[in-house]
Amino acid sequence: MGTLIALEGLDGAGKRTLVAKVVARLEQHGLRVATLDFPRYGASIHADLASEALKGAHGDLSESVHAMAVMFALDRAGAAEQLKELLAAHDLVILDRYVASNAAYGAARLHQHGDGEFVAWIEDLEFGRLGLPRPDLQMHLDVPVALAGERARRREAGDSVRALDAYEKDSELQARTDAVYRELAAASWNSQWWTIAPDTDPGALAAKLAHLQQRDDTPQQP
Ligand SMILES: Nc1ncnc2c1ncn2[C@@H]1O[C@H](COP(=O)(O)OP(=O)(O)OP(=O)(O)O)[C@@H](O)[C@H]1O
Ligand SMILES: Cc1cn([C@H]2C[C@H](O)[C@@H](COP(=O)(O)O)O2)c(=O)[nH]c1=O
Repeated sequence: MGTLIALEGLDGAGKRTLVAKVVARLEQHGLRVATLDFPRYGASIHADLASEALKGAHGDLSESVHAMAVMFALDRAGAAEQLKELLAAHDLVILDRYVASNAAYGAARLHQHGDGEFVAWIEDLEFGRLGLPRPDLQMHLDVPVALAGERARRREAGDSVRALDAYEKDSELQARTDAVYRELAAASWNSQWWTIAPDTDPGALAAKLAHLQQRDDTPQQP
C-alpha cells in the first residue's frame, strides 16, 4: 500500500512545479510514484463545472460556498477507485491539492477559521460520507501571499488559457485562505503536516519523502 501525500497551497504557490521536480528525484531513488491533480479538469464533469463557474458561467453557482465545495468533493469521489488502484501499485501517490483545499478556501470564503463549522462539514462530507482516504502526510507550500499572486499573474500573462479565476483575482480571499492553511497545519488536521518553504530544495524534499515511505513500509513488530 502506497503512502498518500497531498501538497497544498495558494493559487500560484508553485505546487505543480514542485511536484514535477520532486517526482523526478523520487524516481531516481527507485521509488514508484504516481501523481494526481485536483480538480481533475477534462476528466470530471464536476471539476469542469466548478472551473467554469469560477470564470463566470452557470448563473449563481459560484456564489454558493457549499455548492462549489460539493462540486470539488464529487470530483474527488469520482476518483476514489483510481486513487485506490494508484495506492496499490505505487510506493507514493502525490496529490496536487486534496480535501484540505476545499476546507481552506471554503472556510476563508465564509470568514471562518480552521476549527470552524465549515472545516468540520468538509471533513464529515469527504472523509466520512464520501469515504475518501485520509492522507498520510499533507504538505503546505508556504509561499507569501504576494509572491503567489505575482506568480499567478505572470503565468496568466504568458498563457491566456490560465486567465485568473474569481478566487485568484481576490487577494483578500487568498490571504484568508493562507491563514486557514496555517491553522490546519498547526492542528495536524487529518494527518501530520509539513511546512515547505518557497526555496525548498526538491532533492532534499524527495529524500525526506523517501525516508518517510521506507518507514511506513517497514513491517511493525507485533
Ligand atoms: N520556485 C519558483 N520560482 C519562480 N517561479 C516559479 C517557482 N515555482 C513556480 N513558479 C512559476 O509560478 C507560476 C505558478 O506555478 P505553478 O503552476 O507550479 O503553481 P500552482 O501552485 O500549481 O498553481 P495553481 O494552484 O494556481 O494551479 C508558474 O508560472 C511557474 O512557472
Ligand atoms: C481542489 C479544490 C480547489 N479549490 C479551489 C482552489 C483554486 O482557487 C481553484 C481551482 O484550483 P486550481 O488548483 O487553481 O486549478 O479551486 C477549492 O476550493 N476546493 C478544492 O477542493
